[in-house]
Amino acid sequence: MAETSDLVNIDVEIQALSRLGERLIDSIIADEPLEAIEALINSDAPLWYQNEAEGISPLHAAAYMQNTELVRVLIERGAVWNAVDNLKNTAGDIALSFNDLETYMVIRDAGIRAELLLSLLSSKASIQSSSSVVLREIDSSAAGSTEAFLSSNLKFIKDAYGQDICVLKIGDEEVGVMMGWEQGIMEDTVRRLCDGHPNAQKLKILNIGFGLGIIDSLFQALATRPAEHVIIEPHADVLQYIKERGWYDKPGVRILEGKWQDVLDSDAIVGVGGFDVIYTDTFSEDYGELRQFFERLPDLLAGPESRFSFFNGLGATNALFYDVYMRIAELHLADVGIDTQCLYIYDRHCTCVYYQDWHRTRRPKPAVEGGILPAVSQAVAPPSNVVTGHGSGFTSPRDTLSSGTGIVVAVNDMAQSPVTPLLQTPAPPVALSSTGLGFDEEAKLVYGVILSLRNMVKKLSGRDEQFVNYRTSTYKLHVYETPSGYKFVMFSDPNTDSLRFVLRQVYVGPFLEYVVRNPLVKMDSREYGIDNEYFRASVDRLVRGLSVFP
Ligand SMILES: C[S@@+](CC[C@H](N)C(=O)[O-])C[C@H]1O[C@@H](n2cnc3c(N)ncnc32)[C@H](O)[C@@H]1O
Repeated sequence: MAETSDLVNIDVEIQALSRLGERLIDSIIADEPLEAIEALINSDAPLWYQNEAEGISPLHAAAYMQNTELVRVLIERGAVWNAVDNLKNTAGDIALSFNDLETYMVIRDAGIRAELLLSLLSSKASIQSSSSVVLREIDSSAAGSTEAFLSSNLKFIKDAYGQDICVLKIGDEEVGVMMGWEQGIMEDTVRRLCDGHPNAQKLKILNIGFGLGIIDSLFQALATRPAEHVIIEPHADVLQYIKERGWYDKPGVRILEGKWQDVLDSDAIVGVGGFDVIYTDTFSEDYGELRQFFERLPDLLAGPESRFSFFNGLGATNALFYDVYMRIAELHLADVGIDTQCLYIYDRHCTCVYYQDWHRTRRPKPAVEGGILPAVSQAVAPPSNVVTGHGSGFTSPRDTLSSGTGIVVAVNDMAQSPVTPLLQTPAPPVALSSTGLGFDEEAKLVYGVILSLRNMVKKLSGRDEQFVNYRTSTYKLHVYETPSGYKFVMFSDPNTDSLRFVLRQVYVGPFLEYVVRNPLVKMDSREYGIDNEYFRASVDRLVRGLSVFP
């Protein structure tokens, strides 16, 4: 009897919550004032609620209304960033569909925060074993469990278009393990991994997961065959496929039978003494496993010129999930010291007005109070540097933690602020690697280096020749100077081709659009930098779309 009345009570409570949830969504769609919506939330309207008709949550509704402020409030109050509606759209997808980048970024950043926290919790949970928290549904099918995958039967067949594919059966469904259409992705990957590699004549390559052997065949077809080509593969059917195609007999090729987790410490790997190129593309492994692999990279890569890539299928069927996981992977790769590139911009004066970096391994300390202008970048601003009233919408310092590129634009008169004693002798901006300088010092140092090199080039040539880049063993610095005196400076891997065209693109695209034509940005004010969310996001998109950006 008591149990029945408990059930009735629960049912009544759920109905009451559903009504509150509906009211909350309706109020958001009706564009009611923020105070009214907050009052509803304070009276326990559930933020997790999704209505029956469309499956939308309050966050979906706020994204639909393009109400960034409300989205921010809902997220702070605990809204679920990754809930999907009946059409499988997240609130982030809705924001994207309106081209509402600002709202999208708020949701995406919430996703990154939540997922990083979960990954931290799950690593702690695995240490504490039995009391571990279940953070997601466990997929024990061959698509989600390595053990189930390895004991499944694979079929290598041709699809309706004559392409090689490999499938396995899960229930009544045939799931593709590897597909011929990945050829293009693999070709691009091999190009980025091997083109212009300093060790191109004697590459030592490690590939995890043979699959259809697409990428391994491409490695073998390089102009100079790899000196060593190690392939790790555990599945019996794939190993059979490898055998039938003569891979065991190819010169320089070694097949290591087993999972990467079991063979990475073997003599066959350790004895190589580090690989120039590493690629991984496994199946049925989740992000946790990929991250564990990332952590092995410092020991597996031969040196700073080595290159790594992985098949990025993380959340690949949804733009928001893909974005969130891409950034999380970048953060974790930065944790283990994998760098890509770094970009700066200066104007005709010499104080930094803007900075953005992607995954620099060691970024500078925040600037000292008064060392940089407000609205340069929250990521490197002094802790108390509150940016107000200049039109910057920048809200998340983590934005800059997720990439390997930086931008600085400068405003301050050179005469008032001598740059650096190093002006006489151009020296590498060592701060970029490890000096631990404050950002203000580092920005001056970079500026000083380009200025003195530029002057030196002009003096030596005696003509109006331009200094465009220089290279050290660990980085390359590229410069593009606009007719109005802005200097865009980008740092990249040492082997990257010229990036002047990219710097020019940053200038003619995002810079003209979101800085020069933005009435809220006080250019040359000498009081403010130019950081704003649209500029930052637009540069970010541009840089990430580059073929040199891994
Ligand atoms: C998607 S396929 C790789 C496709 C490949 N990149 C190509 O170009 O054809 C994934 C491969 O990873 C292998 N694999 C799965 N788990 C693995 C693990 N833990 N260690 C090594 N290989 C694994 C699978 O057996 C499968 O052959």
